[in-house]
Amino acid sequence: MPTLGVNIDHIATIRQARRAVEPDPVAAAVLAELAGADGITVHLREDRRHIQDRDVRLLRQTVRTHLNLEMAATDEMVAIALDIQPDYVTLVPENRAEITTEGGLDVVGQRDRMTAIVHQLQDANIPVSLFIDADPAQIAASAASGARFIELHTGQYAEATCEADRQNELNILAEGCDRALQAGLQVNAGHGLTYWNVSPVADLPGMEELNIGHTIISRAVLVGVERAVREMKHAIRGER
Ligand SMILES: CC(=O)[C@@H](O)[C@H](O)COP(=O)(O)O
Ligand SMILES: NCC(=O)COP(=O)(O)O
Repeated sequence: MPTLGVNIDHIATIRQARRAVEPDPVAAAVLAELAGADGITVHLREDRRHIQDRDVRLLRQTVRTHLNLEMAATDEMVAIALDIQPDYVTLVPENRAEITTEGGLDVVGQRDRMTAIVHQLQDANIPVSLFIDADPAQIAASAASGARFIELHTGQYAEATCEADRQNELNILAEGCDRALQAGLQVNAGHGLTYWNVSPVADLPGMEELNIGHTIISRAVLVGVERAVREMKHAIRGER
């Protein structure tokens, strides 16, 4: 069974909506680990829309499992990673206008740059994962770059609107997973996975880790509402 990396970006999204101090993703990481998370994932976006530099620095000191830093392949981000030393880095594509990550990296089209960044990070003992679509050419280019891992982008699978499309996307992921393993890569997957669609991806032979965020934080918000309201009633009565 794959391990679970919990993406806590979405906690920071709530905090940044008010530029407030709560909810703190560092506290969320502690709770996620206590509940059995095998790793903590954060995406330090160039526009800092959710996770902040301060979060990554504190998480480096507090995370007891492993810290996966998702980031764009830019000089600024590479310098931050070299300074903070996460347990591994996942290079992801970024587009300022997007609501969330829209596709995988074009490793084929940026072969030299990707290879240089992979070597720079891995020479500093930071293993690199490349977030890509399950495309044979991207998998081959990822293996050639020397990256230790890939993360298969599961967005198209998650967004499939009928069973036939979902099965087709799952087959693509299965073939990609198999091909990557044969090329010597370790295989993670993530994006858009939910409580309802995760199981077939988790069952793919050789899958190492699933990075999941939005559905977990969405559920956490709902299952926590009753308790939070009860606690506020106590607070109003001066009982806490
Ligand atoms: C690369 C990836 O799939 C995650 O980073 C996910 O996109 C969560 O971050 P955003 O919500 O900022 O897209
Ligand atoms: N890399 C995928 C990730 O970290 C979580 O994506 P999501 O579950 O928030 O869509």
